[in-house]
Amino acid sequence: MLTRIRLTSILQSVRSGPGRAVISLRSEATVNKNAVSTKPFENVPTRTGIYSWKYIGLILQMKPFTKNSSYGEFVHGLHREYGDIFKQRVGKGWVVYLFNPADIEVVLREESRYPYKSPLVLSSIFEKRKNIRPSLASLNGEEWRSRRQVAQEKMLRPAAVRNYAPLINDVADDFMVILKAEGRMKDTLRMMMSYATESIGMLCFNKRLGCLQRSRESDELMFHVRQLFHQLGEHFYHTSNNLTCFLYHLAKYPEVQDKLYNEVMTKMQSTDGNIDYSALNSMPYMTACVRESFRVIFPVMLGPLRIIEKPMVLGGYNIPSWTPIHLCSQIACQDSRNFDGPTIFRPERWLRDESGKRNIHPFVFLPFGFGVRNCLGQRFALQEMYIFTAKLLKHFRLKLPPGTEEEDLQYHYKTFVLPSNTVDIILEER
Ligand code: HEM
Repeated sequence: MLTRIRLTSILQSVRSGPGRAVISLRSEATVNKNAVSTKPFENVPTRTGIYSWKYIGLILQMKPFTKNSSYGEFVHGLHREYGDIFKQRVGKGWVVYLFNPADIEVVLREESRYPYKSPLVLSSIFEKRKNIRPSLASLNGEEWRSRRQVAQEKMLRPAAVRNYAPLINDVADDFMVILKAEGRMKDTLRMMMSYATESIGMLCFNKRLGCLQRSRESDELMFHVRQLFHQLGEHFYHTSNNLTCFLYHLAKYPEVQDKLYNEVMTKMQSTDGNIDYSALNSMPYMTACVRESFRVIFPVMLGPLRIIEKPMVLGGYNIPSWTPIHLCSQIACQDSRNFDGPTIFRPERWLRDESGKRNIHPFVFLPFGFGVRNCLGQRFALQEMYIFTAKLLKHFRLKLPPGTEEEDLQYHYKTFVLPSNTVDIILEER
């Protein structure tokens, strides 16, 4: 299903791309000075035979024809087979997949002022079906730029985000009272969604919606808020998914949790028990823990998607303009060439050494994308995560239910990550 949807949307983007997008194209002759020493596009590795057939080449590599049950799994398989660059027929054209951070950097550094990308697939299908105004993530060209400018003013300025911190602190405080009574987060994701909904209520109406307590009414309310705020509401819920995975990691690794608890308590002494965006800048271990959680369970499937507006040399091959490129940060984050012992949860790898350096390629880890098309809500998302986590650790020690400590969290992607099972976390009062 996901494969079919993606295929359609990529096709649409490619078709409507060059002719209609309002972008500045540099002359193709001025780019690619190394073209002579590079290999032609035809030589980019790919599966041949029926797998390279137009329209059905990709479908034939998915269930029920193969064991691949998701698009992500399929891309992982090809990466193991071909390495850091390969192409796949998707619909009529080709999509190129990149894994080497140096190549990813080339694509992103060359972005124009109006980076062209495939719309977020599920959202655009939903928008078309319901005949509603497309969300920012689904737009391109001038329409995208004018809408983005207005929203960016309000959402990416640290001062704007900081204004909301007291409201979110209040919501988190009330949640702590409920959690004290319950002693457990039996369905952590559901609880984090009610925290997100309540936070949206405060951000949008400066009003409490009453979603923290579980009831049929609050479930219904959450449903309606999601419908109402389709444009941003869905994004708010991504924060709940990631926060659930993060809390799971803290419960699973008690030594990390203790270290973070110490940092939180030290910080809270100087902030009256509240956390705001500027306080976060002086919580390096919190930042490191969230990054590590995102690295291990990457928030989005594969990573950003761009359509290059001019020819480029990538991985030693000439790639023509208007080729869709998937920048596979998710898989690069699991690669031992980029991260030592990639399966180990070790937030310390994100801390800077005494000289202020960190030995991580700046284009390997892109959970919020990059550049002028990066995630508009990243500051809100992080603020929401940090505030909740800090308050939770202040009051509770997080534990996994006995007998499940060795298990790994199962998750899957619907473009964004989702835990596959209910996440149960025991809260031991401090
Ligand atoms: C942890 C939670 C979140 C993650 C991991 C996340 C991740 C992303 C990613 C990877 C992109 C694509 C960026 C690119 O292509 O360079 C994106 C775009 C976007 N995100 Fe988020 N996001 C999160 C939360 C939010 C929230 C809370 C909001 C809104 C309040 C939001 C609003 C948006 C919008 C509007 C775009 C489209 C931007 C554009 O196309 O110009 N996101 N997000």
